[in-house]
Amino acid sequence: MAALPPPVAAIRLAVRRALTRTPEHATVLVACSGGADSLALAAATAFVAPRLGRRAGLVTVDHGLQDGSAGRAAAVADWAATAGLDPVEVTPVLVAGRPGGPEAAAREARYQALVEAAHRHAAGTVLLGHTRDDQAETVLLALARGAGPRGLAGMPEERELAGVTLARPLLDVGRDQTRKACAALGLTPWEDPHNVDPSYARARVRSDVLPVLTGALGPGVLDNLARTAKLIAADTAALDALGRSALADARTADGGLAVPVLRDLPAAVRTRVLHGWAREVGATPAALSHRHVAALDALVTAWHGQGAADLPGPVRVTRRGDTLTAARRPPGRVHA
Ligand SMILES: Nc1ncnc2c1ncn2[C@@H]1O[C@H](COP(=O)(O)OP(=O)(O)OP(=O)(O)O)[C@@H](O)[C@H]1O
Repeated sequence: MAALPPPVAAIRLAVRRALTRTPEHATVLVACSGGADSLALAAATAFVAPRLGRRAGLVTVDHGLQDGSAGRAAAVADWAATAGLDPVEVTPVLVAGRPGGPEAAAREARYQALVEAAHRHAAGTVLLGHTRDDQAETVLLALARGAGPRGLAGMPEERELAGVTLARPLLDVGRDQTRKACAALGLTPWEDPHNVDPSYARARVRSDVLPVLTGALGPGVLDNLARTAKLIAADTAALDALGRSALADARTADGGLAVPVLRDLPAAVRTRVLHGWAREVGATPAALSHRHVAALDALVTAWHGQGAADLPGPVRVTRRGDTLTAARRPPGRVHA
């Protein structure tokens, strides 16, 4: 018997690890664009899932943004059925009319469609094909825009969306491996034109930045960036847990915050408490910036009788004695 090509073995192992975290007899769906990453993921899942007693299907989303997208989706679905995946679904989505740029709108439509497909098929988990290279790109982009630790933590291995677990089994697998695995299995991946379109920052990082970095610093850079994300993710999760427990300690009976509990906390924990509480009292999460949290923090650590801190929502936070209290802000005032 011919030896299993190492990239195929590595991807199957990564999928096996992810599937063993799902309940026995569970249904999982692979989100597959037909690109090398998710095609290699789907092929590995088709092989591993039945051997672990899991049922594996595939969903391919047709964004309708490029000529031939319906044909691409149909070809992926045809292949999936021959690979033994079941159920197999092509899901068309409407991207136009959603908020944000075209990339963000397509992503939002895609995740919504994936979650709805999971609900339809009683699948608790959707597998995504993001690789170590995608993670390295994410970390670099986050670093460049000053995203802070939450951005530098990169994409999580697992996250929950509307009751569905989105899992990324290939975060430790290189993109070169998924291409090699497809070639070894005789699969021809679809080449997404967006991946090489220089109007996308991620495509420029992929084509211009990473080759320079690996050329100058060695091929280990990709692993190191992805490992950095993992380390920061673990630290961030620990600080988030401390923040949640400190918030529970600091919350007063009437929903305010007790300043004496906050004062001596490390800044990284205190700002998390303030951020979490601000959301609880109605501040709009997407508009809540580090400036707003800094204004709340000043009410605790740089108190000199200053006025209220205004948050998007609109919410006004006032310090009375040793307590922070929140109220709906009177309409008609523009906040700083
Ligand atoms: N049209 C789609 N239908 C279903 N899943 C998709 C689709 N597009 C992307 N995905 C999922 O999201 C993951 C990330 O996609 P993205 O386009 O950001 O990265 P990529 O590196 O180009 O991935 P791929 O090589 O698999 O297309 C994919 O691996 C796949 O799991």
